[in-house]
Amino acid sequence: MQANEVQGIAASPGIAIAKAYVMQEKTFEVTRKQDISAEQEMMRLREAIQQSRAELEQIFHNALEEFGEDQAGIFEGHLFVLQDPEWLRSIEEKIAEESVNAEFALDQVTKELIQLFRSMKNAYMRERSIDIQDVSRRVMGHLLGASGQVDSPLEEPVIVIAHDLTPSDTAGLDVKYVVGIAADIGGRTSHSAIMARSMGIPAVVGLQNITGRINGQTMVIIDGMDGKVIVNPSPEQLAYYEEKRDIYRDKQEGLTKLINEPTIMADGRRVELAANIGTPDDLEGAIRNGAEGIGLFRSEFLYMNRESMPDEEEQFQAYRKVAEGMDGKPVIIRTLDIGGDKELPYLQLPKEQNPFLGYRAIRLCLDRQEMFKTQLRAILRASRYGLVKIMYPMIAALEEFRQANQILAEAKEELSRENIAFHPDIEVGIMIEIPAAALAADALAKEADFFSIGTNDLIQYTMACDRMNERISYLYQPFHPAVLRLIRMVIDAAHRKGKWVGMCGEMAADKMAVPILMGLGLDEISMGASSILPARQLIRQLNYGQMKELADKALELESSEQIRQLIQEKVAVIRRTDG
Ligand SMILES: C=C(OP(=O)(O)O)C(=O)O
Ligand SMILES: [Mg+2]
Repeated sequence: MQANEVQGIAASPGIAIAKAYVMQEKTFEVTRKQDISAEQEMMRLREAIQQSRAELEQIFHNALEEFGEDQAGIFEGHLFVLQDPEWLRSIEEKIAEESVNAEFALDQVTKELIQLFRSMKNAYMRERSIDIQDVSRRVMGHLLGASGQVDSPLEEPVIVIAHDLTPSDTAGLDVKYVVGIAADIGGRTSHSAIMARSMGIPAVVGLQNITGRINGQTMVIIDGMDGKVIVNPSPEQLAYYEEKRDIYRDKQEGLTKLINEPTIMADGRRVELAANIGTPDDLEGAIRNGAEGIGLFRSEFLYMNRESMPDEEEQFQAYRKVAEGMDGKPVIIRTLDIGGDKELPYLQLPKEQNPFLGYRAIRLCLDRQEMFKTQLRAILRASRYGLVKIMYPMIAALEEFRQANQILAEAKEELSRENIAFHPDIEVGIMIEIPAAALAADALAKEADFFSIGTNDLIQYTMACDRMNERISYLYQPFHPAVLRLIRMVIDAAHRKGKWVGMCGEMAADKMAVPILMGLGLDEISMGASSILPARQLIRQLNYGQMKELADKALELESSEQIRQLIQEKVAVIRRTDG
């Protein structure tokens, strides 16, 4: 790392090279006045809130038209904060009880609230403190009669450098001139990061003190892939990053053309290319990258980083948001997969000798049936709003699948009794990630609607190799003949019963594996959003007939190494001649 390079968190990919534009943070001078009329101060406060509300409603509508729901949603959130009766009550109480002016009361109450949010465990909640600050600054601006905008209008392409780019700051910028963003604070889920990604602008956040290192007009490079900012680049650095930018752009242009294209192999076989997500916030990336569905919604993320279990309503809202967002495309919600490496302190699970072989996922859900039923009810309720499917993790034996379905049937009965609508024929599938399930897939295929192969666990259990242990990672072999044979068994067993099979483990996103997986006949593959377009590009170049031959040949070989070599040779030739 050179002296003029600053490392931060990569928040939005791409390379930007332009002059810096340092956003001045507006600071308000708040003084405590005591000789006031409480009644008058409360009126001033309410007026300022009213003005802020009108302003925010306008920004919300503009954002909706210009950028769409995601960004507009941020301002909707601001309106919620602004209309929070608790917040208003606390400020008014302070004015009345301490006989202080509205500005001072607002400042004090907001500081306390921000402190509270910043101390929360959940990163998402911590970052919401920025919303509270943003809203309070807006109200303060009206109280003090100062305008919210201090910056001069932009007239040329710039990289915006800010301590913390709030949504209101962004709304005040002429985005057509913003080619990059760098911020002192923030993480991948901060608003500046979300906004940058949805605007397709390279961004690096969490840079600590980039504002202190840059003056207006300084030349800056943003590397949104590696999370770096280069201040006053040398001619060599400039040349290096110009080339990197051009390569990235060319690649992106080729890929963006594929966003709305189907995933069809060169000889016409169609597969479904879906996204893996952890929370509804990941939806935007999935859609932007042309996902044809959600192949794995890891629902346990809704349960993590918090003090207690999400209730049915909260879960329902999250599932519904994803179902609606995907607009009729399939959404596979995997039921709670906790245990192993994923802990939930509030469940107080017993310490175990072998957590990966222990009390986890479906095993735990079948034991704690009320918790499981709550989740199933939430999923069922969301099934009215899109094409929702249920998938159980870590099924080892047929009885587990039947028991889970029994609880599902009870959940359906309960909802029917309560006159709550749901999709009665919701598809129910099994994650195949335990070798026993793969070997007995023919029996499971009779009763399941679909399979999705979870190679992350399937490989670890097949090879008896902890997926997290670096020391034995040489044994974690996706191309081991045993793993490939299991995958083939699962696909064939499902197809014999007329069921479809997907894959949602990391292997699905591996460029080396995709040709062989296509040849083995997978119907669906699901991966992190950023891998979707490169995978679509690759699949469209592959010929199903040829990939079938490749898979047959690979399965006759005796080691990972031989199989890898075969794929490398064949696929290079096939892509060169056909693509
Ligand atoms: C997708 C999988 O599930 P997870 O990574 O969440 O265990 C898998 O095991 O392949
Ligand atoms: Mg798994």
